[in-house]
Amino acid sequence: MGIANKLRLSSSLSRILHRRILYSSAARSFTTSEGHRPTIVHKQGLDILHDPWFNKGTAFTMTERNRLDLRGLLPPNVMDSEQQIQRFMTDLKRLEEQARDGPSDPNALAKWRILNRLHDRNETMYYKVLINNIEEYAPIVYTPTVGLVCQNYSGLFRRPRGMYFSAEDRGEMMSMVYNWPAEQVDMIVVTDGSRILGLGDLGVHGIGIAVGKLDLYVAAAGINPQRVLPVMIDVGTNNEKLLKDPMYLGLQQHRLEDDDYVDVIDEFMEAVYTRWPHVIVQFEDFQSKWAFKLLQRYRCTYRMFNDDVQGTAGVAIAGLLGAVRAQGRPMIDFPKMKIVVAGAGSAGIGVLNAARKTMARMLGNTETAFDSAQSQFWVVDAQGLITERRENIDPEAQPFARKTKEMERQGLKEGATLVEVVRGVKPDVLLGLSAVGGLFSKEVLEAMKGSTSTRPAIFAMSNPTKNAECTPQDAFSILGENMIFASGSPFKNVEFGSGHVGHCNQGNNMYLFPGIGLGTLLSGAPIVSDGMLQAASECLAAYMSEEEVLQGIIYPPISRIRDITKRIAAAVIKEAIEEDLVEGYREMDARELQKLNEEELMEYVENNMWNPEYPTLVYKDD
Ligand SMILES: NC(=O)C1=CN([C@@H]2O[C@H](COP(=O)(O)OP(=O)(O)OC[C@H]3O[C@@H](n4cnc5c(N)ncnc54)[C@H](O)[C@@H]3O)[C@@H](O)[C@H]2O)C=CC1
Ligand SMILES: CC(=O)C(=O)O
Ligand SMILES: [Mg+2]
Repeated sequence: MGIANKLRLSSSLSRILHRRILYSSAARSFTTSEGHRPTIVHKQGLDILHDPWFNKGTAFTMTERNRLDLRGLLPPNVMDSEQQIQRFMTDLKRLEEQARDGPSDPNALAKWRILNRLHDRNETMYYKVLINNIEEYAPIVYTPTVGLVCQNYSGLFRRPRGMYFSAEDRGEMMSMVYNWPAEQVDMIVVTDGSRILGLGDLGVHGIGIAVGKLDLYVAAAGINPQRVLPVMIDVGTNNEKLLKDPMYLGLQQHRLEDDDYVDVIDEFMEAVYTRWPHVIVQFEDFQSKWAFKLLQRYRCTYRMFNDDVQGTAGVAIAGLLGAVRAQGRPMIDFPKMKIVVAGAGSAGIGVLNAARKTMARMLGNTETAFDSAQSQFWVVDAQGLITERRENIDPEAQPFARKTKEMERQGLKEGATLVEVVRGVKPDVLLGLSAVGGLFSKEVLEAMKGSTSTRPAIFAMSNPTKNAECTPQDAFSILGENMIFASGSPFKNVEFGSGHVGHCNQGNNMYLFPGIGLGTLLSGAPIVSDGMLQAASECLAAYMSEEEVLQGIIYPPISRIRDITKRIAAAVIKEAIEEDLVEGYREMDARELQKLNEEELMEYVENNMWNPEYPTLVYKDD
């Protein structure tokens, strides 16, 4: 951290102390827009935003935000009431369009609004509805509908949820974190909005993805909803449409770059870890160029992980091992799989690194094992097949660049198209993390018919639905019912008649991140190690029975997400114990934790999962 930043932080700290002394009274005064008469407000922070009489939403001025402890609780763009009404009316009128252009369920956004209103009114009831109907409502609070929500966020924004830190808040964050009402926060999901699902840069509106991920933390992992915090770091946007949109809620400037960007993220990390030293921070939907750099920067100092790089990798590995078992082969045959990956961004590279590591481990972790593992992958990005001839190659993709000579033997060259690569390689698996809907065209799927596998697998993992590389209908109709299929967003199974079903698995990091977070929290580990991530992935891979995988079911149905999450959390804790990383959680200290057997460990996890039951607020004293 630069000296200037340190100075800003210390001035911000003295401001906190100053504020606690000066403003200890709950009542404070500010001037109303009509009449300039001072109004006494007996509330501050979220209480004002939740009070319909005092609330002005995005129209609170910066002075009001500062004086009323509102800073960070609203998106940064201050609007006037005319703009607010315009935003509201546009949203009202947009309803009809959304019914036409939305995801396959035309009522998805209407359902999201109803659920969101319940979330605002009664959190316990909201999570009870979500948990009891997770199959039906995960696609509403999470992918695909959450993508549509982020795209329409300026209209949907009502009551703020979570915190907003912006480039304008440099030097202020250490004091702003105290505007959040919860004394304890266990889990933060943070985004900078630069790559929301496959929808690109949505700027401040990307907060929706952090909210959606945390809904799953509560529903699947039983993290207490009072202790979760969605965060948006608004460093600007490079989305030209948003930069010109008068209704955009974020900073209307281009994204900060280089040290300016890193300084903001550093300041945010220092602020949240100062107030909540045990919090776990999940980085979500950062564009690739920052996803890897920030992961390297923080992973050895903070309890954090990147869901798109590490969570996705674990889920993909579990699915790939399932695809091996579905062929009636043992998992140890994984290093023989030929895998073509379309997409070399944060998700694609994350999967490639983890798959190579898993293969190398299975082959004995020698140098030859590593080389042999490396040769099982062919990577195609927007410019085609990546080979050593590629100019200005991304350093993260460099290790997967194929040798020219080898490729010549397969009739392939630098920049070869996906269909050429599939024809030349005849892979066992075609895995898409490209964010390009329909990339696995009829031609590509036809080429997959040449696969040397007895059960070829298609992983169309991009989100939301319209960005999926292909639909299960397309894949099964071309490759037949024997094929294995997984997609990032949910699709319905394909019926072939006479009781035959093409199973559509949901290959989404939602099967891992809640368990990784819960396991880390309950172990007290100060970092999220590679071993803990690997344990999570192996637990997911082993969850499906032999009978299920032979039917092509390689991931659990979402109705079992709470059970699988509990097991993953236990596996993560067990690994943390083996690596001597545990520091304990609440009354369970490290030594006690180390003594638990498998059954007791599961019980410990289960007992620490929040359930949506009304607490007793008043005891009868007669
Ligand atoms: N199912 C899951 O659990 C997850 C899915 N994803 C999805 O993965 C997608 C990609 O995410 P990131 O890697 O972060 O994005 P990114 O933007 O960093 O990477 C996209 C990659 O796709 C490549 N690409 C673009 N057009 C292509 C084409 N025509 N053919 C082949 N490659 C092409 C780009 O060159 C780039 O390498 C998104 O849609 C996201 O929703 C991401 C994380 C988890
Ligand atoms: C699922 C997820 O994290 C993504 O699509 O980015
Ligand atoms: Mg993501």
